[in-house]
Amino acid sequence: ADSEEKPLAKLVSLAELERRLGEPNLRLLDARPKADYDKGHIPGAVWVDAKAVAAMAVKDPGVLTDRKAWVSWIAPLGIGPKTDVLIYDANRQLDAARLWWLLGYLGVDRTGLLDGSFPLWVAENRPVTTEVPTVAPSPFPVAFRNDRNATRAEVLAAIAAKSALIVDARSKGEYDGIEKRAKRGGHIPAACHLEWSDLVGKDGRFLEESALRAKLAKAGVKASEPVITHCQSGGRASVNVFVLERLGFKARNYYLGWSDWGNAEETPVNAEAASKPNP
Ligand SMILES: O=S(=O)([O-])[S-]
Repeated sequence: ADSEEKPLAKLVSLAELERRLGEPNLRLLDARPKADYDKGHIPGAVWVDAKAVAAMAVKDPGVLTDRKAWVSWIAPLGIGPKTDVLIYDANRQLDAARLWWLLGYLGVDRTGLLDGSFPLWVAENRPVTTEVPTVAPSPFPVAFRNDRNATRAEVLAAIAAKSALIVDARSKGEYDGIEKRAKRGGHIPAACHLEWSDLVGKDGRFLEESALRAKLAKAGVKASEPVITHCQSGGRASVNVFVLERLGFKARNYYLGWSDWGNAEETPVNAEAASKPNP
C-alpha cells in the first residue's frame, strides 16, 4: 500500500537491492562519473551521464518542454511503463535525485533511490562488477508531469496567492545573496531555507524520519502544506522534493531555479539578510 500512496519517492535499502539484483523488471542506474563506473559498479547497473543531463536545462531552459529531446534521451535506458528504476551515486544523492525527479517528470512512475551511496555499498562488501550490461533500447511514452515542475509564472502566482510555501535548497550564502550565481543574488521573498545537504548523510543515507521532520519544522515548513522548492538549477531541490514527498508533502520543483529567477528582470528578490549584521 505504501508504494501505491507514494509511488515516486521510493527508498530502497542496500540489503533489499542486493536481494533483488537480477530481477528482469529492475533497471539500475549509476549516476557517477564514467571513469568511476568503469572501475566497478553494482551488477546490472547502466551508466547515465548525470552531468550532461544537468547541463541540458542550463544550456536551454526550453528543453524542459521538448518532448523529442527526452524521448531520445530516455530510449537507451530501456525503461518501460512497468520497469522499476533505482538510481545511485557517490555524491550524497545529488545526481541520483536529479535523475529521480526528471524521470518522474517524464512520466516514469516507478522510480526510487538507494538509501546509501556506492562507496557505502562497497564498504559493506556487496557485489561489484566491471561487466557492462547490454540494454535493448525501448521507446518510452514521455508525458510531462507538469504537477511535478513549477514555472516562474507559477511561482509568482503561488507567492501572490500564498498557495504554496517556497523552500530554498541552496546554501545559506546563496540564500542571503552573499554568493551570487545570477545577475541578482538573494532569495524569493518569504522563502524558507532548507539546505539539501542537511537531509542526507555523507554516506548517502537519508536521515531518519524524526530527524527529517525536525529539520523541516526548524526551517518553518509546516505539516502537509504544498511546497515549491528550488535551487540554482534543479539538482539540490530534487533532494528536497524526494524527502518532502516521502514525508507526505505535495512538492514541486521549480527546476530552472535561481538561474531563471535571479536572471529575470521582473522577479521580486529579497537580499536584505546580506546587509543585516548577524544577531
Ligand atoms: O542544480 S544545482 O543547483 O544543484 S547546481
